[in-house]
Amino acid sequence: MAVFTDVTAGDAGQLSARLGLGEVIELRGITSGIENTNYFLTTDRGDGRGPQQWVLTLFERLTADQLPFYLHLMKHLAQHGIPVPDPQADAAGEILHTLCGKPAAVVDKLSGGHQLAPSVWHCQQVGQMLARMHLAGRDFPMHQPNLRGLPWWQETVPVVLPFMTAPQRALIEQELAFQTDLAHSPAHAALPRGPVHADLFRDNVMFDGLPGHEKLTGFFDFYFAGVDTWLFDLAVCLNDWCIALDTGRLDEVRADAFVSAYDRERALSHDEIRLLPAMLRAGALRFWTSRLWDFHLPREASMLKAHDPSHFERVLRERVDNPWHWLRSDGRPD
Ligand SMILES: Nc1ncnc2c1ncn2[C@@H]1O[C@H](COP(=O)(O)OP(=O)(O)O)[C@@H](O)[C@H]1O
Ligand SMILES: N[C@@H](CCOP(=O)(O)O)C(=O)O
Repeated sequence: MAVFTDVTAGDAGQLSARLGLGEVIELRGITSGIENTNYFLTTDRGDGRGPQQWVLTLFERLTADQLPFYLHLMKHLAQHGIPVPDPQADAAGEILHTLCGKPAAVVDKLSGGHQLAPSVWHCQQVGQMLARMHLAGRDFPMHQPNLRGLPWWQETVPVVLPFMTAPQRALIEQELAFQTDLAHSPAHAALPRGPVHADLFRDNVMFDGLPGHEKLTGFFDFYFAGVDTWLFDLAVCLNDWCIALDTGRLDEVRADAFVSAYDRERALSHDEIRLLPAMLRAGALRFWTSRLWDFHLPREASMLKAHDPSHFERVLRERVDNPWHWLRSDGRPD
């Protein structure tokens, strides 16, 4: 369930009026999602444009201090033509609101649904839009680091070690050492960076259209976003969009389609291409660690449903044992 706080039509109506969204026609709780209270909200401004659909979110975990970066990033990207939910402002220009005593936002509803078994066509679209999103984020003025980056891995791996077997401990400690060295290398320091989504899995992207012809309608759930290398964001995507979920093995055809589409929008540098195999390992380590932490140390009163940590252990072993090197196939030099 994903309605942790009950919102009445009256509560939603007051907020809708303040944002100039018009009369509330319908308010419906969204049953999926595990972290926030989400409602589909339909309103009519009475200006002949007809009903419009929104998503009303009450943030149950993130605080009013953490949220401005995420919401302003979404606003910035939306204003730069990237299909992401656009937080609606009140007359004072404020996009973070309060409803039922919780921080809240209203964003436009993306059409369509998830592609949980993506093809080359879906991967190409996500890769292309990911690169456009990175470029559009270059002049975003706010800064917040990726809060699930190296310092968080260094802090969290020792906390989950007691729950792991000896071979698992060896793998995660070796990988953490490898990633720490990598992060301190000059090549890593020179990687291009900016705001990244950092969690752009299949369930955070929408597509709409007839089967086989679906068009990407947007990226959402920016609540792990932060400033990091663009290559890290690409690696996180490849580890989800371009793998066989049962084995963790990379599907090289989909991965090549994804990276090639990205590269056509923003050409990868020589060092990005060289460091991609290492960054695929970093992406696997990041999610193995967070899943171990959620699984073994659920936060008190947590509503998070823990994902299976062993999936990303398999992904990491695969990336270590079978590093994948992307080669540009159109003859352009790297
Ligand atoms: N802007 C949006 N447009 C369309 N659907 C959305 C939007 N935001 C959320 N949803 C729907 O709500 C569901 C739950 O959202 P999600 O962000 O995953 O919740 P949580 O933060 O609780 O995990 C999504 O799977 C999606 O179906
Ligand atoms: N994508 C992460 C979990 C993040 O949760 P989300 O539902 O907010 O995307 C994982 O698979 O471990």
